[in-house]
Amino acid sequence: MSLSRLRLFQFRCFGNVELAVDDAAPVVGFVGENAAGKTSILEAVCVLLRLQSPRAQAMGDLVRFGDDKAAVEGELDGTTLRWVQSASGRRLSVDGERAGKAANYLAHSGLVVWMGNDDILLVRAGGDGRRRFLDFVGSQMFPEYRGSLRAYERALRSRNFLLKKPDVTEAQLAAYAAVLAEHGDRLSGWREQMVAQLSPVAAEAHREISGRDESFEMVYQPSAEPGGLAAAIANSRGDERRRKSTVVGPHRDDLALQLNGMPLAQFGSEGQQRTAVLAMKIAQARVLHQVRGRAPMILVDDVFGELDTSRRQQLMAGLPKESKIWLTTTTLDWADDALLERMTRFEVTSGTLQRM
Ligand SMILES: Nc1ncnc2c1ncn2[C@@H]1O[C@H](COP(=O)(O)OP(=O)(O)OP(=O)(O)O)[C@@H](O)[C@H]1O
Repeated sequence: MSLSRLRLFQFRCFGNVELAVDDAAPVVGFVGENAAGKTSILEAVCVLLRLQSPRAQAMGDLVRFGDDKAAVEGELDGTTLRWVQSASGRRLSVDGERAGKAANYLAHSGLVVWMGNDDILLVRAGGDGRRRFLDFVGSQMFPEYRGSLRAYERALRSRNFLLKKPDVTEAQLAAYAAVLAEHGDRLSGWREQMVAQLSPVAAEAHREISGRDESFEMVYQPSAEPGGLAAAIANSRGDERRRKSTVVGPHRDDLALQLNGMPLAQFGSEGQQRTAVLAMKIAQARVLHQVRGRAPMILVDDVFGELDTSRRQQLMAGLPKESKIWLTTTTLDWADDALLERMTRFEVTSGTLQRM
C-alpha cells in the first residue's frame, strides 16, 4: 500500500501544500523544529485513510484558524481519495465520485498504525485510551465494526440522557437497551476475537525487542459476557437508577496488559512499559497485514529518534516488510546511513514543505 501524492488545503497550519513520493520509497521523513507542522502531516494521512484524527477533539479543529473548510487529498495505489470538512459537514470522494457513507469510502481506503509519544498512556492511563486502541484496530479488521460502534454510541448517549429525566418510562429505556445489546454484543465479539489474535503476536514481538524470556499478554476484559449484554443491562437497573447512566457494555470494557502475569502499569519498569507498547503496535501491523492481506502504513510521530539503536532496529525488523513508514523528527542525528539511504526527506518550516 503506497501513498504517492498528498495535498493539504487549509489543514491545521498549512495553506496549500502538496508532496509527491516515489511509490518505492520505503521510509518518508519529515524534519523540522517544534510547531513546524510535522504532526499535522501525519494527522492528515490518518484522516485521509481512516477518517479519524489521533489527537483532534473535534474534526472542526483541523480547519485552519480563520478559514471555513479544510481538505486532504491523496493518491493511494492509483485511487484518488478526498476528504473535505466544512461548517456543513464532511464530504468524501473516491476517484472524483461522492462516497456518501464512511463505509463506502473506507472500503477503498488504506490501513494505518499510529505510533506517538502518548502511546505509553495505553499502559499508564485509564481504559479510555485502550478502548480507542481496540476501536481503531477493530474498525480496520472488521468492515462493520465502525458502523456498530457509531450506532452503539448514539444509543448510549440517548439512553444516558433519558436516565437523567425523572419521567422516563421503562419502555423507553428498554427500546434503547435493545439497540445497545444488539451492537454491544457484536462489538464485544469482535473485540474478543481481535485480542485473541493480537496477544500472541504482541508476545512474540515483545520477546524479539526485549531479548528476554518475558511473557507479555493482552487480556480482553468485557464488562458483560460477550453475547449477554441484554441480561447484564436488565440486571443493572438498580445501579443505573443510582448513577443515572448505563453501567455495563463495551464503553466499560478494558484491556489488561500483563508482564509475566502481573499488571504492567503497577509493576513494569518504564523500559518494560515502552517495550510492551511497541510490541502492541507491531502486533497491530502484523495482524492487519495477515487479516486484510495488505500491509498498513506506519505513521511514527516523534518516537523514532527517542528509541535506542537496538529498539529502533527491532522495530524496523518487526514491521511487515511491505509497510511504508512515514515519520517525523526534529533532528536526523540518530539516523544511521542505512536508514538515511532508504529515507525520502522533507523539511517542514512553519507550514511549508520542501524536499531535502
Ligand atoms: N486549526 C489550526 N489552524 C492553524 N494552526 C494550527 C491549527 N491547529 C494547530 N495549529 C498550529 O499548527 C502548528 C503545528 O503543529 P504540529 O503539532 O503539527 O507541529 P509539530 O511540528 O509536530 O510540532 P512538535 O515537534 O512540537 O510536535 C502549531 O503551531 C499549532 O499551534
